[in-house]
Amino acid sequence: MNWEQYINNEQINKSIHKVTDALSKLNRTEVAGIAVGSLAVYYIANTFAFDPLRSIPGPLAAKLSRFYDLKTKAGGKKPEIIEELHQKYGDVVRIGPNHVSIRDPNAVKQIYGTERFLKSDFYDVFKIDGNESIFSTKSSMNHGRFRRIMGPGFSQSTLDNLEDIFMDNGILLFLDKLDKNVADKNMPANLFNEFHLLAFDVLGELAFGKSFDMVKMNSHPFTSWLKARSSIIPLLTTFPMLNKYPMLVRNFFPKANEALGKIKEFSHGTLEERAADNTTNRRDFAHILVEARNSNKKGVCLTEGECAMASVVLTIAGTDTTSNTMTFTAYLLGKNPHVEEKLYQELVKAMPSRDSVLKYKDARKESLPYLWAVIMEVTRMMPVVPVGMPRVCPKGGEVIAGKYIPEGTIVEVPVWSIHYHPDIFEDPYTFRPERWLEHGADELTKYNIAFSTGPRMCAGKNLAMMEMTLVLAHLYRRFDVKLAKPNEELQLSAQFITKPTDGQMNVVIRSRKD
Ligand code: HEM
Repeated sequence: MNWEQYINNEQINKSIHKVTDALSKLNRTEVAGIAVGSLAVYYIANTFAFDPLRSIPGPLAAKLSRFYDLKTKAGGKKPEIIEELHQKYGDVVRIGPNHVSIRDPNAVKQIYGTERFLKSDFYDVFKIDGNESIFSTKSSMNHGRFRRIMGPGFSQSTLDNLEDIFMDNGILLFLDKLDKNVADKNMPANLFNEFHLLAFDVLGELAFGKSFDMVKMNSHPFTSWLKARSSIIPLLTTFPMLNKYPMLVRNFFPKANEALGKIKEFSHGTLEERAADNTTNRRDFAHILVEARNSNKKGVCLTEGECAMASVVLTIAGTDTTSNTMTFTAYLLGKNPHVEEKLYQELVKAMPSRDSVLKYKDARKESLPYLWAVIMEVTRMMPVVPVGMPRVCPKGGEVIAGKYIPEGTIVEVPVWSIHYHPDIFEDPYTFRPERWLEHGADELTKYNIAFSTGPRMCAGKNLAMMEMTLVLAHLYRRFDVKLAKPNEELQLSAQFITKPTDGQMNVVIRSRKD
């Protein structure tokens, strides 16, 4: 039948009339119902029949909507949920409509080892007013520019030059405060909070050029602004397109928006002060950022917005990560007193008295191997970023863990699952720092991905290791630190980073006698 015959066919015309007649008799609600139903049919057909990820197993809810991801994040148990999914469905699991988790140790290098798999839109939440940062940028070129400018600030030689500053203005104040207010009082003290205050003071010195003075004052509004802003992060990382409509965030989350305004104002103001201060020439981040802002050399300059943003991002990236890891160290040492004792014996040899001050060059792996192994084991068992870091599968797609993953799919390797992978770590649920000092440990270090790996790995690893090593060496030499409730498990909540659910990790501290 050709078109003309088709249009003139009486039988067909009768049927069309019947349908239009029936439709014209429908009321508005019925029309809306049919429209919604048709959309649903279209959505389901699209999801199931034309779905490029249909061969990847996973829960139906994850396949249908990103709300599944939001739910796992909001509950704070994403690492455990993802591990359960892998146990059930295998190494490649669908965790969102366009999102796949891959629990294969070889995928770590494949996905994170180069910049072929770029960061996903998840990171847009870390942009402020469209300003990118070393952490948020997806572009390799832009990332190269940030690394060129900020690299010197992360180098060990710069940090060695600044060691006295953060020792005197941070770590020693923290130890003296514990001596004065906590030690031998037989009262529980929230070490999680004390580490948090200290980490902010160290980063304040480096990123803004002055301490937040939180060890002394116990608080600073900057942290409450960060907290207010971070309340909307799970939502904005799950639905990154919302970042494109700042009006929505402004109207629906006024508190988070107001907090962001204050953060920006603080950062601009503090860096202005630093730029005007010609009494110091220390080469901390604040100096490096102000210099880049004043430069007009292509490739090594920052805009005013990028400069202010950089200090904020450094503070976000470098505070809770370090302080929570120190909290987890105190927790695991408290749970394993034989390890604490062995550590103490190593420290006593390196530091003759409880008040000895050790330089970092004498506290590194070569000098204090057991302390280094403790940190490696803590970052394995309680990685502060336990979830996968989302990347976009490149053009042409890629075979990962034996499955073809189409281009544009968001992929991630769950850090927690790799750290507990029984094929890599023997007896993974046992806290055993010795594993990092035994034969074959070099191979193991490849699979401790707490700082990630490749070009987008943690830029602040030197600083983090230096800060944690110095704090823990001095803390455990000076004090005997015991858990206030040694039989209780620390309850954790994992968003992008993990923290104690109730913001507490209580210890009882006694002074070492000599
Ligand atoms: C125990 C402490 C720390 C841990 C476990 C840690 C972990 C990580 C991880 C896993 C990433 C990769 C994130 C991703 O790809 O989504 C990262 C990136 C980053 N971290 Fe850290 N971090 C720590 C401390 C620090 C410190 C002290 C700083 C310094 C301010 C810092 C600055 C950064 C920066 C700038 C990036 C982005 C690097 C880039 O993309 O080039 N981090 N960190």
